[in-house]
Amino acid sequence: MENPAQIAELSHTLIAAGRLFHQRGWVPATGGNFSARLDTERMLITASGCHKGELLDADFLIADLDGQPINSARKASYETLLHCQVYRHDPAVGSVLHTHSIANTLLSRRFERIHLAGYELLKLLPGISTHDAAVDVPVFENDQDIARLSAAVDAHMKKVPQTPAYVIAGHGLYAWGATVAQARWRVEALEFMFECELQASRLEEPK
Ligand SMILES: CSCCC(=O)C(=O)COP(=O)(O)O
Ligand SMILES: [Zn+2]
Repeated sequence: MENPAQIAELSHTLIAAGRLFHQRGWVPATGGNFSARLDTERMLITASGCHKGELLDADFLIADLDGQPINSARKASYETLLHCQVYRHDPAVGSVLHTHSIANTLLSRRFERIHLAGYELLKLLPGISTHDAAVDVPVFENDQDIARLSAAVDAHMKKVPQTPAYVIAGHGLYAWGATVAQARWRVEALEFMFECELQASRLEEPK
């Protein structure tokens, strides 16, 4: 059963996240996609091809967790199955956000995993309560076959259930949280730490 107040609130928080991410340069052009869980079987997700800094209420549709739109003529995000995978993996996830930043794009072209250690902002990630911690954010090879890519992500997350986020090489970050706000904070924390890693690697380059 649809709850118009719930849908309006979730779409407004996702619209605000999109504006912020676009101001930061993390969702250029039509890159990125956002979703929020509605219940155990459905999510609200951005339609494919929208500018994520200029989202309107009409740019969202409801889809089931197989990625099938419900009562909508609009096409859901091309990457909908990646959102479905996270919601199916963890019933506590309430929102999934995907960004295309310079830092996540460049780091993921260079490394098979992005090692983050000693950052205060690690405390935004699940299960971490001190800066004296380390996390490897896995990097998956990009694939235009999203069903195959989501199966690869799922196989990894079954082996490493505490995976806090992941990056697709040369493409972008997927992060999530219990609420849209928590997913947004995690994107902000991860993008900050990625930017630090990128700038540090430039400092280390021989002149
Ligand atoms: C033009 S960006 C390429 C597609 C992509 O990576 C993305 O995040 C946006 O796809 P969507 O279908 O969700 O608009
Ligand atoms: Zn993308």
